[in-house]
Amino acid sequence: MKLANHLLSILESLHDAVLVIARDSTIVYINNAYSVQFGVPADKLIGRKLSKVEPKARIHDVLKNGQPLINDYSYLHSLNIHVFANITPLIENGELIGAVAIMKDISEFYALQDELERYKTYSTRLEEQLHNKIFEMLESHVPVMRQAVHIARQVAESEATIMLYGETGVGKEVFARAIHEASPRRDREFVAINMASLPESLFESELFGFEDGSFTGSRKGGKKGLLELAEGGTLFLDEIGELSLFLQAKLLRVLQERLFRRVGGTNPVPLNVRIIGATNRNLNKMMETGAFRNDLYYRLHVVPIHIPPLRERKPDLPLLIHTIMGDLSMKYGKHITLTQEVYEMFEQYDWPGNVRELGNVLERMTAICPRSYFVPDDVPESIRQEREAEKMEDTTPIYEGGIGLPGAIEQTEKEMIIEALRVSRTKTAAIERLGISRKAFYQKLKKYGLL
Ligand SMILES: Nc1ncnc2c1ncn2[C@@H]1O[C@H](COP(=O)(O)OP(=O)(O)OP(=O)(O)O)[C@@H](O)[C@H]1O
Repeated sequence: MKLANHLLSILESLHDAVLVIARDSTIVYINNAYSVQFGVPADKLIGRKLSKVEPKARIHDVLKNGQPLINDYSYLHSLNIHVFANITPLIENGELIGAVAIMKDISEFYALQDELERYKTYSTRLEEQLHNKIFEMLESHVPVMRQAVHIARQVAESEATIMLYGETGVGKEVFARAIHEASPRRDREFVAINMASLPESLFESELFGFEDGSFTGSRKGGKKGLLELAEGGTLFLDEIGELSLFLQAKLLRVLQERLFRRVGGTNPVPLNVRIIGATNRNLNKMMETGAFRNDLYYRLHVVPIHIPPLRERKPDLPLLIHTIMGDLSMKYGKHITLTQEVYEMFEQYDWPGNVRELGNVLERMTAICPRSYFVPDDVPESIRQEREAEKMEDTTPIYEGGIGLPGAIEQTEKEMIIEALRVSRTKTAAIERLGISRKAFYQKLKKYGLL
């Protein structure tokens, strides 16, 4: 078979579109695939100048500089399609006589890629909304709380160790979760460890895990510790102020070396977690008294966040009540509102147990309330008593006769002036005795009807 005789049939049988142009940009050939894929019959194109049909076609660059283009992307305006092309110069006897382009229509792929991009943007937006949701829970009208949330949002993206300070029930764990959800580690685990409830004897096996047969009764195959479970994620060390000095030293070593060993194991396991600590104790004071190690304090106290107690964020009560009642209405299938009087009782109460106490009180009230609104009788006694005690507080002025401090001052002043006048021979002497100006003296005589 003489290949040269069959060249045209070969070109016609290709599935890729082929375009050949002469050096002056005249289209000399398009194959069948070109006509079919791009919807252009050969007799409409052949003989025309490509520079007129598609002035920006990349094939012109090849004609200009004689260099081939491989897997070259371009958009064909005249056809509204995206293509990948291999474009080669045609050289005969060392002379450039034209160029050939073999093209693949990638419009469909392009449309899919477009769609994928749209979905990606959409899912990123949804993800952001989800991550913001937990921060939304921490919305506040109170500057100190807003400041705490602002810092948390700012450092969430980083790897910085965070130390959360606040009384029990203020929402330290909610903060820690919000930070984790807004961090690049959000797809990995958030592991919370309560240091107060971890017995000293179990500290190592719980945190570091253990190897098979490392101690009597240990599980077959060993067990991963919490540090390994948190791998790539966030480790929340709650109530860190409760750790004994002995365990503080153990924890410090792991944080310093960023390595640990399973109990009974020899291989070091790298620690890849972001640390968030929390306490309701004053670690500074504990450090001064030697109850908390300085080195551990400084390792944890990188970004301190102070969460205010509920009594210092009373303007947030309506928001918190709204969120909590929303959850409770789903849990109990009841939609209950607060009467103004109940709300005032809540406002006057100090909430020593903070948001946790508020949640518990509302849940107890919801569980037993037969109505669609709370009345003062639904409020627990301890909160009502505080209000009643406040109402009954004795408001009688301290000074006898009920005239209060201003009245008492005036009465003393008047008595002193009368006494000064009685013992002095002249008014000038009385003024001197009283140690006031002549003008003030006469003003006071007039005021007390002594003129
Ligand atoms: N902003 C909030 N909105 C709704 N519920 C909240 C909010 N903050 C905290 N809570 C709820 O209050 C309770 C206590 O929160 P959390 O456990 O985070 O407090 P904590 O400061 O970590 O307490 P502790 O010091 O006792 O560990 C939880 O049930 C939590 O869901």
